[in-house]
Amino acid sequence: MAVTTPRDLRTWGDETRLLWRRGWWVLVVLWIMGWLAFIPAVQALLDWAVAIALGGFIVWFVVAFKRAPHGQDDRWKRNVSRNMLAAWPDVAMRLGLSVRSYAGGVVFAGVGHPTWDGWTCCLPVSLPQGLGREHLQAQTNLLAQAFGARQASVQGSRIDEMTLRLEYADALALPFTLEYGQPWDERTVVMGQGNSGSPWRLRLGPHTLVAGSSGSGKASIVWGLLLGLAQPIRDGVVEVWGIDRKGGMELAMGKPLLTRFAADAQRSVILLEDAVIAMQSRATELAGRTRQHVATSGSPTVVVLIDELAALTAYETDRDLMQRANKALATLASQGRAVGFIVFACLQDPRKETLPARGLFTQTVGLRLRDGLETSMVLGDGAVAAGALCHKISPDTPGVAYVLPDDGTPPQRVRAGLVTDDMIRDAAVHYPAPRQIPVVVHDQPPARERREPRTPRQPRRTSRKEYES
Ligand SMILES: Nc1ncnc2c1ncn2[C@@H]1O[C@H](COP(=O)(O)OP(=O)(O)OP(=O)(O)O)[C@@H](O)[C@H]1O
Repeated sequence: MAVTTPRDLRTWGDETRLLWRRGWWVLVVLWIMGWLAFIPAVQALLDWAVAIALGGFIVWFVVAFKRAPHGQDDRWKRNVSRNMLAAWPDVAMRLGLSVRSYAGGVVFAGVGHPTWDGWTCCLPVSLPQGLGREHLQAQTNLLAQAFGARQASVQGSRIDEMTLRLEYADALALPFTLEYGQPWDERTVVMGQGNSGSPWRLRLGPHTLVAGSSGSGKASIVWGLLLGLAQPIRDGVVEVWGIDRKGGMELAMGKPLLTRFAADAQRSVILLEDAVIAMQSRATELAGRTRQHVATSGSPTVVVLIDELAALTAYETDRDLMQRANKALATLASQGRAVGFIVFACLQDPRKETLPARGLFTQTVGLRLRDGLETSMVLGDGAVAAGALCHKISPDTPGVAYVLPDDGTPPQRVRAGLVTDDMIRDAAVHYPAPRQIPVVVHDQPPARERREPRTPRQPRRTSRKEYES
């Protein structure tokens, strides 16, 4: 038997008060009609009115019962929503979210019914003409304080379709691990959790750039990808060609998951160039047959996974190798997606000088970064304005990131699952790639005999005879 708790009574008290505030006039009308009931027409109307009022009451009761929050959290959220709606006109006025109308009145920014995305309250806001996104954006800090939230951000660009997101708790504050070896949906990889507690599914298809300072959790993204793809890797539907420019420290532990592996500069460049050759031959094969590759074990999707990309594209001391790496990378990133060659690269320093082909990476993941400038470089100014503040991510929450998908949707705050060494060892044993192809360094062509430098030819003088002729 359900037990009625004092909290339930309080909920019903709230609902009844709300009903009274909105419907008191019905009782007044019925009371007046009761006084005039001696008139036959009023009597008939009164009968109908009472029946309709009773019907309305029953509908209200059923709806209120269904909507009544059943847990403590739901009750808390409902109270916050209600208080927010009640306080909005005052808050909007004090923060200057209003304009004067031509007739002399004041028009406030309007709000709709709040909804909840985990512990984030999404309040639809519609601004009057004369106010813009920047006005609302400028007040996010004060709005967060006014409504007791830890952080606020604005989503949307149309003044009548904006959402103020007020974050009440950090759903991603605690680390967690993910299960691996799940069946693959052929499009995405489950990498962690989103702000609302739902799984974070990273699209596998767009070339992806992961940027984060040292210790921000890049390794958990790299391993999250590998473990998330464990099953298709074992089935040979996905091949991962790994480049680890940290000298193999990062990827070597899970080498059996990789079809190809390179740790030094020379092999890394050869691996990239091999990928370009394989990509081009597949493009020739598919030409005229299809415009989009479908992964099979005979023709797998190849993920070129590069950890510490800048070591190859910017810090490499051998200029020839560096140029070859940049060229191969740009070719892969500009032509690879449709034929199933995907680049997934991580770096610490997102400046253009460290990665000339940065613009070719259409999906970006920004972990903790040093400053707002770096965040803008990785995710763009629009994402920063929408609240993707990588430089505000706490060092205590490695793995927390903002993801900017390539489909134009707003940036998403996520946290990657923690991957432990034991998980990597276990995956390496149970999900090895069906084939492993070493990266071969071909013998250098014999150095041409050094010729003695010629003595520079003296410019031939024009003879007087030639001149005169
Ligand atoms: N998703 C995560 N959840 C919880 N802790 C994490 C997560 N990712 C990483 N960590 C912890 O944070 C620390 C640093 O992480 P990690 O090695 O991944 O950083 P990194 O960005 O690869 O750094 P570097 O570039 O210096 O190698 C590690 O001790 C790791 O245990």
